[in-house]
Amino acid sequence: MKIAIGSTNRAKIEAVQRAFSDDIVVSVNVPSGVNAQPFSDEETIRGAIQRAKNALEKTDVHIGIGLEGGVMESPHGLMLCNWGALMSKSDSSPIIAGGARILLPEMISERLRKGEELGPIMDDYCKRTNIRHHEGAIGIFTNGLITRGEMFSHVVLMLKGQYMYRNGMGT
Ligand SMILES: O=P(O)(O)OP(=O)(O)OP(=O)(O)OC[C@H]1O[C@@H](n2cnc3c(O)ncnc32)[C@H](O)[C@@H]1O
Ligand SMILES: [Mg+2]
Repeated sequence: MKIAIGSTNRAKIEAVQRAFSDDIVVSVNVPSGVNAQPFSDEETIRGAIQRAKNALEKTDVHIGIGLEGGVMESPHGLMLCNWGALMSKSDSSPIIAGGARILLPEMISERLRKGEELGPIMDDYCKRTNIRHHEGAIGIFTNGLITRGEMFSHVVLMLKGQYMYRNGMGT
């Protein structure tokens, strides 16, 4: 099978390659149709679905996958949230799956609420570059135990498994 991931982010591409190791994975830069920094589950899901649809339309593949990172307000503070969507040629409705979530430290959340994006905030906070392509915020704040790639791998496996179940495929 041929699969397109609607992002050029390294952590996202590797997550799809890991889950679809027997298939051909291509990456394509597509718009998410939502804010660069989604601020709710709903906006993050919409971004993931748009990326999956756009990836499927833009390339000659069987499956388009969108992975989107966002944040959401909760009674406990601002949380990281992550969503994935899968669109296939044979189905009109997307499959979705959510990723692990953790609370962000208040000093990070304050900057997000003022309108900064998490990617640059994390680089500034850690005095490094491109953290979002590597372990991500989740990797930093879990002391490296769960990286952004691992978190997205889990999401992609939940997408793949639901796709297999829906299409009556064996394991
Ligand atoms: O190239 P794309 O696919 O857009 O990859 P991205 O790293 O920008 O990822 P998202 O658009 O899905 O994430 C939305 C914003 O949140 C940031 N972000 C999300 N999760 C992150 C993480 O774990 N570590 C660092 N930044 C993160 C990201 O940099 C964006 O500013
Ligand atoms: Mg982005």
